Amino acid sequence: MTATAIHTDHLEFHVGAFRLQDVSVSIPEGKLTAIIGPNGSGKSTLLKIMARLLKADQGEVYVHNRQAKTYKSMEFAQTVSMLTQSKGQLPELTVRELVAYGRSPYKRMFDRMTADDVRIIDWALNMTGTAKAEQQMFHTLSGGEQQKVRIAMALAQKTNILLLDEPTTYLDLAHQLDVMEMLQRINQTSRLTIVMVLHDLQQAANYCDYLIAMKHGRVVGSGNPKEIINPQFLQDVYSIEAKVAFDDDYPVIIPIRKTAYKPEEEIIWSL
Ligand SMILES: Nc1ncnc2c1ncn2[C@@H]1O[C@H](COP(=O)(O)OP(=O)(O)OP(=O)(O)O)[C@@H](O)[C@H]1O
Repeated sequence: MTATAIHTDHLEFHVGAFRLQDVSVSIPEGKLTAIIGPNGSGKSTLLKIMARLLKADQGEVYVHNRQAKTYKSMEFAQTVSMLTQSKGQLPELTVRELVAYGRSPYKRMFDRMTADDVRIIDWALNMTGTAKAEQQMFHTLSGGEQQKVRIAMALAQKTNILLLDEPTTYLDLAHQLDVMEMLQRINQTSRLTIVMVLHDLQQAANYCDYLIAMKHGRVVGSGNPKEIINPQFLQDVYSIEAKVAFDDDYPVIIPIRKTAYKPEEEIIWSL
């Protein structure tokens, strides 16, 4: 049986009119997991609760079988790193300086970089293919390059668990695949547990070992892509009619049409 990196036990959380309800999930250790589901289904909320950025109203999060809330802040930051959506501005620094920020959980104020820190920063730059740009200012990079640097910064934190909220959003298709392949490589070479919120179900099916599907704040399915993705699943979770074929070892999804058709949507769009 696969060991569990994170598990949640009957989480409940509410914000505004939204409720996360009875969410119990297990994240397999050393695997790539995607949280999938329609807009507003609670994917980012669940990820943030796992990262302790939000506190559940009820239920528990366990990291390596220990209650997440019992970790001291520095200890937690040495165990779980989280890359939020790339909306905020980062300070004007070089790529290397920014990646070095990832070492903060191991430093007290005014501590100098050790040889070990430098080795880990080099490793993070190399793993993400960003070493060649290490002296370039971060804000001068393209969106795809910036995303790789942000991932390098999270890697430099040297945690066992990496959480990513929509790591491929705003990237063109080639850069999306580049980031997914990079994450797969990192997962395979470092046995890092990676959990990400993904919108692209096909990418989730191609690259991830385990999927957690959410709808209306509840978990409505989990398992490996081959086990859970089928036309009925796509109908239930996304309200679409789709065909599912199999290529090698993963399902290929061919969307046909949205089934929960609402005539008023057409009126709005034709105005
Ligand atoms: N601060 C807030 N105040 C009110 N409602 C909120 C707040 N934060 C989140 N919500 C609501 O909670 C619901 C779940 O949000 P969440 O971001 O977890 O969904 P998601 O599945 O990640 O969505 P998306 O795929 O669109 O990013 C949404 O309906 C959102 O509007």
